Amino acid sequence: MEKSPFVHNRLRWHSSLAKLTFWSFIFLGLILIFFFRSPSSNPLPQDPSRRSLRTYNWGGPAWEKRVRSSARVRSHNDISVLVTGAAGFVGTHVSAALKRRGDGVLGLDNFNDYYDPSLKRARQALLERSGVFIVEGDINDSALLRKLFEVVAFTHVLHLAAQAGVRYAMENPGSYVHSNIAGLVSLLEVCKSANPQPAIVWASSSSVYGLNTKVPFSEKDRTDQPASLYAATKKAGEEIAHTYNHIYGLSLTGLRFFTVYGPWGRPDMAYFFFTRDILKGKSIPIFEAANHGTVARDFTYIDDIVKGCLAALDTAEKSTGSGGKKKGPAQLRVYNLGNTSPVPVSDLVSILERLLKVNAKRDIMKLPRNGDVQFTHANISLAQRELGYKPSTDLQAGLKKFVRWYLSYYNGGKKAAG
Ligand SMILES: O=C(O)[C@H]1O[C@H](OP(=O)(O)OP(=O)(O)OC[C@H]2O[C@@H](n3ccc(=O)[nH]c3=O)[C@H](O)[C@@H]2O)[C@H](O)[C@@H](O)[C@@H]1O
Repeated sequence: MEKSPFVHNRLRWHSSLAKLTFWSFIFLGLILIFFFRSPSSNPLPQDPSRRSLRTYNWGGPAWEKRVRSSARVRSHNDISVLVTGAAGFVGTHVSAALKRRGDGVLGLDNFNDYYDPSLKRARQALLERSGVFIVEGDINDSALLRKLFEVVAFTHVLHLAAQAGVRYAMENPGSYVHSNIAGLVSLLEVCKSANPQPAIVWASSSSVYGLNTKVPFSEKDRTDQPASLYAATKKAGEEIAHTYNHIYGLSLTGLRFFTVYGPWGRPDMAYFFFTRDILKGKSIPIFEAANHGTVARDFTYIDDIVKGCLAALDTAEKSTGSGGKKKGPAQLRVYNLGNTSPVPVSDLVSILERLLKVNAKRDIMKLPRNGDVQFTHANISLAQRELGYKPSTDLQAGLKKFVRWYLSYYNGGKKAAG
């Protein structure tokens, strides 16, 4: 029997509808897959590599007034310092010390969330009470930096803003390049064009000694075998400092800090999270080198580091350039700021156990190959000679002060540490 044209058309229509529905589903599916997988559809505001995209509010007469007042010199020292990373551990302590002796101090910090930002806010509140204003902004923001130099003729910059931590570099390498290289260059560019040019003291790191085996580490030793990207960016910073000193006559002093610890410290550092986890009854990973080799650090107490920073600022000579042009050779220095007595990490844990009156659950594991070095040990004779640097706090005494602060800050362990 022959099908009527109507039946034929209806069949054709049905099959086209089925095809259309089929392809619509496929298309819709593809759109959904694209939507959920595309990074741009999910901007991940918590992703640290995107932290730089944050915008900050600055400027205006009230803001400028606060900047000026914070940077006003109140001593005969005639020093006015821009402290980058002022809400950080070392930045807070040095800013407070500078303010105490009457120097002008202005802070700058981007308050990123590498570790609990509420700790940075608490440090900010502390500085605020002593008259130090922290401008919120990133060192990569050249317009902001230029504005700050327009408002205040800083005599010095203490550059401490950085992406710290040796192990985190495997997780977020971009943040190290962003802060420790691009940020440093952005800052030096503005400093070189400032009139007058400031003298710059900045934080390098003991990690530049990398895989060196000769101890103690001296400033004369090689620094060309870094064990982490963090160390490599600090080493790059030292070379960048050389370039800006050579071309533009900027006075530059790099300070190689050795595992700084103390009250208001960084929660990503071992002594800090060991304390938190011992109190919580959680096990703590203690690294050990091959063949049960000891892992040790030249732990340096914050007050000693503060003295070293002040001495570096006080002995820094003026930059020689102006208007972006070099007028003559300028000072270029590098110093170790350590404690000169390395302590095994297992001894650090024993001290904490005694201070906290809690036994640690020790989880001994192999030293990871993600940036850690087996030991550090500073030769500080150069800093001793030229800065009068003389560390005076041993690990036992320093940890005692840290633990006292920790227990009061975290309310006897009731408030959770980040
Ligand atoms: O001196 C420096 O230049 C560096 O000091 C520290 O780096 P690090 O010495 O590795 O400090 P921690 O991460 O606190 O580690 C201290 C010691 O504990 C050990 N550790 C760390 C973490 C862990 O889970 N277990 C453990 O045994 C490490 O191997 C190291 O020997 C800082 O984190 C860096 O920002 C700084 O630049």
